[in-house]
Amino acid sequence: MASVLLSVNQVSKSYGARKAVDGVSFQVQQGQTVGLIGPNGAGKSTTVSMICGLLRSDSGSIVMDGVTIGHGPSEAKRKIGFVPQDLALYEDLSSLENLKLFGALYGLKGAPLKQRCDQALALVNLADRAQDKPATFSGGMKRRLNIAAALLHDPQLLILDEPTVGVDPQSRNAIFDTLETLKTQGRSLIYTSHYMEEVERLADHIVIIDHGKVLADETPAALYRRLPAQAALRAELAAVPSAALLSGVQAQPGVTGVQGEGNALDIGLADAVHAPAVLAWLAQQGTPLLHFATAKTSLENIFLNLTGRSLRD
Ligand SMILES: Nc1ncnc2c1ncn2[C@@H]1O[C@H](COP(=O)(O)OP(=O)(O)OP(=O)(O)O)[C@@H](O)[C@H]1O
Repeated sequence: MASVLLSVNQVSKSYGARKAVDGVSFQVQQGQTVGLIGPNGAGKSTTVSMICGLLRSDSGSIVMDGVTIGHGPSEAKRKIGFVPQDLALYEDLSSLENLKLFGALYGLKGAPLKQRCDQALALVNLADRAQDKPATFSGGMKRRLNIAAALLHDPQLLILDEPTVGVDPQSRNAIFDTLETLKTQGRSLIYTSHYMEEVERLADHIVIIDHGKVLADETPAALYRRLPAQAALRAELAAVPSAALLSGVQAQPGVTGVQGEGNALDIGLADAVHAPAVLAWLAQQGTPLLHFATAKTSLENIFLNLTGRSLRD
């Protein structure tokens, strides 16, 4: 049984009259990756800033490895590494010099500092760029260097605030590879994002936050079970489906929803087992079926399901 590493208890924070975080609670177990997901302005950055001790909460408590996070430096804060949304790098210093500077802030020096820097650069796949300046790097490489900087003091918990913003797809994969390596090493992670597929790829547990409140705090599998459709079917027809055909599909056993898009139908199914009967019925309706594909339903829909709004505008 894993033990609790971080406990966020009924934490709130207002900026003037605006309540940015409103009674948020969740936990991170040792070795667990928690995905904190919500739309822009949901309160994710404010929450993680309070966990790192960069912002003071108005109420509630945050306990890291048995110690309450407060103001000023503490052992509890030293166990956390933070990769902020805004990059914090000196563009005119080399990668290695940047890391040495960050390491020195944590009291590292001499051979241990050099060793940690080398390890961190290798982990983020920038060992061959140690002497190069971030000014010459892509957005993704800068982000990876920032991740390396947050790991120098060997934190138990690494918190990343939207680490793929402004990053090209190839670098995004490199970031995920790094995070997966950290996960297999047993490190705990909190990862904020407004992309469900990113959170799903890494997270053991997903915390959905909206208007400063936790809407769901579950495993991805449990969240899937809350979706009315567990499977999806896309059928392409020879012509645009009529309204009568759409309502006919909707009436078939196991169909949870249907949407037309040009000649295609997107059909939600309560279970994949209903797919053959729905296809057989469709094939008999007089409009030739040109192509079909089955898909697992996406967790992307869970936010819509919980709030009636989509995760991104
Ligand atoms: N320094 C600040 N002063 C005033 N209001 C703020 C400040 N920082 C955040 N807010 C407000 O608090 C709310 C939560 O913001 P927060 O940045 O925590 O959300 P987020 O989920 O991280 O969103 P994003 O993905 O856009 O960063 C928003 O309404 C935001 O406008």
